[in-house]
Amino acid sequence: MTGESRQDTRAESARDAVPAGGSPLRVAVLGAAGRMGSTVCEAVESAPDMSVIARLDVGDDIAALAGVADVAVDFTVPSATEANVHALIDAGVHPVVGTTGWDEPALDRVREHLERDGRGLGALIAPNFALSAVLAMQFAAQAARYFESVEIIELHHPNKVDAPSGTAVHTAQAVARAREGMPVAPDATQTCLDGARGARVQGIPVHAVRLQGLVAHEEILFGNPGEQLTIRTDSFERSSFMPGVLLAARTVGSRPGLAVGLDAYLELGR
Ligand SMILES: NC(=O)C1=CN([C@@H]2O[C@H](COP(=O)(O)OP(=O)(O)OC[C@H]3O[C@@H](n4cnc5c(N)ncnc54)[C@H](OP(=O)(O)O)[C@@H]3O)[C@@H](O)[C@H]2O)C=CC1
Ligand SMILES: O=C(O)C1=N[C@H](C(=O)O)C[C@H](O)C1
Repeated sequence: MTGESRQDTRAESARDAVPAGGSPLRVAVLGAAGRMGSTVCEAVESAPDMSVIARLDVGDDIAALAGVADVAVDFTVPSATEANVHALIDAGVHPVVGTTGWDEPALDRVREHLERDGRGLGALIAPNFALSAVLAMQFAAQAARYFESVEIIELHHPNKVDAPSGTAVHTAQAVARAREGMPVAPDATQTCLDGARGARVQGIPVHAVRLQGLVAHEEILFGNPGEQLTIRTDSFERSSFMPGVLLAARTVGSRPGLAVGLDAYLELGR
């Protein structure tokens, strides 16, 4: 089977998984007026097997989605997303979340809520829906044990409200997990202007660039004496996130419990 036809098969089986009786999947979009939310509305409306049933923005009532929406896609703001997810679970709607700002205690609260709810709802929280980013994170975790040094640079448009990016945090966590038990990376720095060596995410230096003209980019740099490996992912357009969002919307209803990262819904190892 070619790579392309294998992708098609996965997309087809995901498409088959959700709508009962062939009726279109009813998708609500939270943050619908935003950069990502508006792109998601267009992508869902262009898909043959789903439709936008509701567009929610600040102050709109999530409880009103009960019995109306199957899935809700959240691209809002870090300060709102957790409350949105709990309200969606109460409404019996499967959340697909791209909003950043999640930490382990917040993820645990969602896991507990899903379990307590008992209706077998699924939820996906993914820091990045672009396939290039998902693969970059996986390759970085694979490479992590083979190099003495590692640093992450994320580069984004200047309208982004959080730093470092959720993707960079997720990448650093995966890299740090893979490097457990390894010596710390060499670094002779003795004097340092605040921020010059980046933020530390589980010991990994993470540097954030905000620049007009950028969309979403990340480099993971690995170094050994005499050699380097650079893994780079570039999203030049927000359309790059849409195949992953649609795949998630089609899949979330058949995967009870919380999944973190789009890789949970992909078969990347095969
Ligand atoms: N996982 C992924 O692949 C990606 C994730 N992201 C993440 O998605 C999030 C959104 O990014 P982006 O679209 O660029 O941001 P925007 O600021 O363009 O959009 C956010 C939207 O959410 C609205 N909003 C704020 N609070 C609420 C609320 N409580 N309920 C409903 N809507 C609300 C905002 O309204 P108002 O402006 O009126 O406040 C705004 O319209 C960020 O966390 C970003 O990091 C972005 C790209 C890809
Ligand atoms: O705000 C953005 O634009 C993006 N946010 C996500 C993140 O913080 O990782 C995903 C992507 O990098 C774009």
